[in-house]
Amino acid sequence: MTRSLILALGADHGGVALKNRLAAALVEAGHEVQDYGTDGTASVDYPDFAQAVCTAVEEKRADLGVLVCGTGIGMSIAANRHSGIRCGLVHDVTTARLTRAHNDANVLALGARIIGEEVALDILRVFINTDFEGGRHERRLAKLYQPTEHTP
Ligand SMILES: O=C(CO)[C@H](O)[C@H](O)[C@H](O)COP(=O)(O)O
Repeated sequence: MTRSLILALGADHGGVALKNRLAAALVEAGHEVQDYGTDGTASVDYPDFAQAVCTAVEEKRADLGVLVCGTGIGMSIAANRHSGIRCGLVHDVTTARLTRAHNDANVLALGARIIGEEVALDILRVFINTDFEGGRHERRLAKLYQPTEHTP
């Protein structure tokens, strides 16, 4: 991890252990972590934590966000309802790289009941160290924000 970043992290009860492990790794690597919870294993609702993390990213209080639930699906659905968020649900380092390089994803969603801790740590490292490529991908991203239908 070469750049020092501010990362907003959030999880539900299914993702809290992995979220805490990722936070520790980020701090160890010299990054700043904003931890929006949850903090324990009591059952909670993932939209509450997606909301906190995505708002921090949209308001530029954080450079990137990381959301963890059991599958990552609920968190990614919740995150992508925010107009300023592009959230990638990622299970491997290749899609971690490509969701930054091609989609300029600003939030990473992970499923703690789906992938192992070492894979998650590798994904996070690749995600935060990959830049958006721009070029043709700029045009495609712009179309995501056009209110009307576009021709192919
Ligand atoms: O939202 C999810 C699935 O899309 C997350 O994986 C949640 O963590 C999961 O639904 C929580 O399930 P639980 O049975 O309440 O622990």
